[in-house]
Amino acid sequence: MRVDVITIFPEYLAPLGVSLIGKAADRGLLDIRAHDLRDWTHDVHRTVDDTPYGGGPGMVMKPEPWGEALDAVLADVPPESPELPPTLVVPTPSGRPFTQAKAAQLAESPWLIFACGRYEGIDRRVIDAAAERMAVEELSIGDYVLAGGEVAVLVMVEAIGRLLPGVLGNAESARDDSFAAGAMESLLEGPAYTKPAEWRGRTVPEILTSGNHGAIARWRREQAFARTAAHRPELLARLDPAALDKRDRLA
Ligand SMILES: Nc1cc(-c2cccs2)n[nH]1
Repeated sequence: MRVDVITIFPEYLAPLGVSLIGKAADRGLLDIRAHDLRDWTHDVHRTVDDTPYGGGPGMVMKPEPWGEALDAVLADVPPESPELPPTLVVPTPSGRPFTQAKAAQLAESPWLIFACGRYEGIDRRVIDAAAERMAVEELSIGDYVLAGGEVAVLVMVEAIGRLLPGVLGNAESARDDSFAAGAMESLLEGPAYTKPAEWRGRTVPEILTSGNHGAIARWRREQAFARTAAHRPELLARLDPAALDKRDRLA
């Protein structure tokens, strides 16, 4: 997967070169390129924003640098996506929710371009113009406000990148993640334990050392239901009755 990130703080994306995503990039599973939006400005101050039409606080990002930046990125078509245009992902507090399902959907794309705006946003005409030549996803990572989109891009690239084939070893499969499609969809993961068997007087639930894998799976599902009921009861409403019914049988 090719990932282009356009930002005024390219150094903010340095963490993408570390750990899981960094190793995936080293192995060629991801081709991540950060671009400085100011490279497409032409004034001595390298201006990227201006005051909002209609008044109001803050600054809005100007359309010209964005238009030229997107033109330049789009002109450098990756070989693995010769026909398919990229998807433009725009992090914004006013976007649709970025969910595990959305991460899985975006993980199918061969080419993603992330546009990092500042809080007050990017001139709307940039998004409208882009939507005429590629898919555009305006996505929120949560109901809180950041100063800019860079942190949201780190979150999304990690959530998407870890789903790519070969990035996680089999042992780390994303299959059993919280929110993962299938059995764990809409359920939070339950508690996890490792050695030692006793730590500061606290032991591990006996079921987990019983060797009874069927009973362990049932216990883990029950724990997932309990944790979901405690922390995110609204997710249980999403479960189909069969899954809830299965829970009762599992108990
Ligand atoms: N979920 C979310 C996204 C954002 C921002 C994206 C770009 C600037 S602020 N805040 N919160």
